[in-house]
Amino acid sequence: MSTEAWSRDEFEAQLRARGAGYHIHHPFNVNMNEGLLGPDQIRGWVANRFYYQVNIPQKDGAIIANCPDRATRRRWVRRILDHDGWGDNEGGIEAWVRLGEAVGLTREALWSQRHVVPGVRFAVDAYVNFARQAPWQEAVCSSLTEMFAPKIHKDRLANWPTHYAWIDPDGLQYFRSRISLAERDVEHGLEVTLGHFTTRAQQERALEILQFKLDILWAMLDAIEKAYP
Ligand SMILES: O=C(O)c1cc(C(=O)O)c2c(n1)C(=O)C(=O)c1cc(C(=O)O)[nH]c1-2
Repeated sequence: MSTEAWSRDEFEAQLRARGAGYHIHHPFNVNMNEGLLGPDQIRGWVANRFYYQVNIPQKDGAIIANCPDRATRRRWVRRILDHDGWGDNEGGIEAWVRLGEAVGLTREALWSQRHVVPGVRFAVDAYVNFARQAPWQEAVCSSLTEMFAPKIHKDRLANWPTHYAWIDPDGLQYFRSRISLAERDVEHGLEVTLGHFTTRAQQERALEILQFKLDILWAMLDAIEKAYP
């Protein structure tokens, strides 16, 4: 195997190629996208994914806590505000609660986390723990699954209104809001990753980290699929 470092472009292409393992291809997501899920399955997914949503700001707070670079922190902190909101902006977590209400879950049912299954809890906790313990550049790299997220949000916006007419389309605002935010996040995440992982061994390490995060998302859907057959 060659030990020569990939060029920046080739390294980025290698990272993007890992999209083949994104949870967009998981059977549960494929079924969701094709309109094959029943209300209980959609509700189960929304209630379980809420655990991911509420943990993202803590994950991003952990990255900031480990990062001595002020310029990076100034940009990274926006991610916390995106989800928690600020001032009159309610933020992404509240938008997810509105999605929950649109599919027939109560605010209380979401916040109680009583529907969160063990596999989802373990997977999300593994992500937060990684961000707490790894060098901050590695934790940044693990967020790069967001490279593949705009397409998954766009698919939902395109397909849910026809397949799931029982869901109020106003509830889909979370997905709409994430498209541009994910693109902005990825620009920064790639800047850090392409600049930090420069030797071939480091670049291979970055691919392993991205795979670890892909596996977290995949494992979440495995657990959800099993809980809501
Ligand atoms: O709906 C999805 O499939 C999906 C996937 C991901 C992702 O790829 O990690 C994120 C999101 N949504 C999302 O909404 C979000 O805010 C987000 C933040 C992050 C991250 O790792 O920091 N990933 C994701």
